[in-house]
Amino acid sequence: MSPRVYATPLRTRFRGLDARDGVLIHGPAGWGEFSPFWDYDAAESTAWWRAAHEAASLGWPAPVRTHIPVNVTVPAVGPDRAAAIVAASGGCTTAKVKVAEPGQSVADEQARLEAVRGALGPGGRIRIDANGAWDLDTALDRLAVLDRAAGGLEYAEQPCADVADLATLRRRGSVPIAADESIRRAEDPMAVVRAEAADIVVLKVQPLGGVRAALRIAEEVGLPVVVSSALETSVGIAAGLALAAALPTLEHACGLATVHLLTADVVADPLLPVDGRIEVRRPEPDPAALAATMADDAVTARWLDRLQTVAALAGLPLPEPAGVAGAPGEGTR
Ligand SMILES: O=C(O)CCC(=O)C1=CC=C[C@@H](O)[C@@H]1C(=O)O
Ligand SMILES: [Mg+2]
Repeated sequence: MSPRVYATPLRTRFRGLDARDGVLIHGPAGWGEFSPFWDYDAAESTAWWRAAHEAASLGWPAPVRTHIPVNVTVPAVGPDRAAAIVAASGGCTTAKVKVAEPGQSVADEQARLEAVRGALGPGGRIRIDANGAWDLDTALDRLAVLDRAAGGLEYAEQPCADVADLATLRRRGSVPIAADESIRRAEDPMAVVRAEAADIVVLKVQPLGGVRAALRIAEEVGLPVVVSSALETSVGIAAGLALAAALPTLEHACGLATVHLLTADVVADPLLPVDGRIEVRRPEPDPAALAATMADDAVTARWLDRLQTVAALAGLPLPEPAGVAGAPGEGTR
């Protein structure tokens, strides 16, 4: 089956994006998603391709759990909308709230966090994600203010870009620190561990090169893991669930409930939470949903060209189609 290029608007602007697009590939082990953000160059996108290739050609290690607790992801929206997103989350008792959005004030962030606390109730957990936007002094100041507004933060994800700043913040502040970009965009993810810069690591399957590669990193870093999405369709989310399901221990809710952020999905039965958990399964793309999310010719051409470039750079061609009669090696996989 040839690659399928999808494009779908987002419900709310997220990560500076109003729409999400990518390619779905099919191979002997099933469907895989290749959807590096457009600000990733070809070299950085090779890891994303290895993840799609693994999904389509090999599949994933055996799960050790059947359901994954997840957080609701709250974009940088106003308080009323934030509360409504939590209320419609599918029973999530943990919320991840985006902060440090360009153009917004601390007051906007406080109002959003207060609204999320109101919607979750006192027993819920709130984490924030600043995507490395703050310098050390700003982070020290903001974490204290936002910790109060949230009625206690579970952790702050990537408050500063710099690993040394994360380490200082961790020593001087009272909010636990999670590393995301310092793992997924770093040459050496172990730098975070050596610097004692994080309490938790956020692992995303595509940027880390697949479920097996992410499991190796989890083992190497030896810190509690939060598996998070790269804003994929249910095809990509299934890989995140497979990682979360294969980890020996899972102490925190994962950031995999992001199909809610898309206006449409490529499967008929999307991977969304029920009672705050997503079932570990691997839905197949649905012909009607694929047709409804089909990208236009220009976007399709752009993705097929990107796929070719990145696959060549990775030295990993498209997997052989599944079940081609008489294909070499068939029946031995
Ligand atoms: O972790 C979540 O709740 C959802 C995923 C998420 O926040 C992200 C997905 C993709 C790109 C990122 O900007 C963002 C993140 O930084 O974690
Ligand atoms: Mg993050």
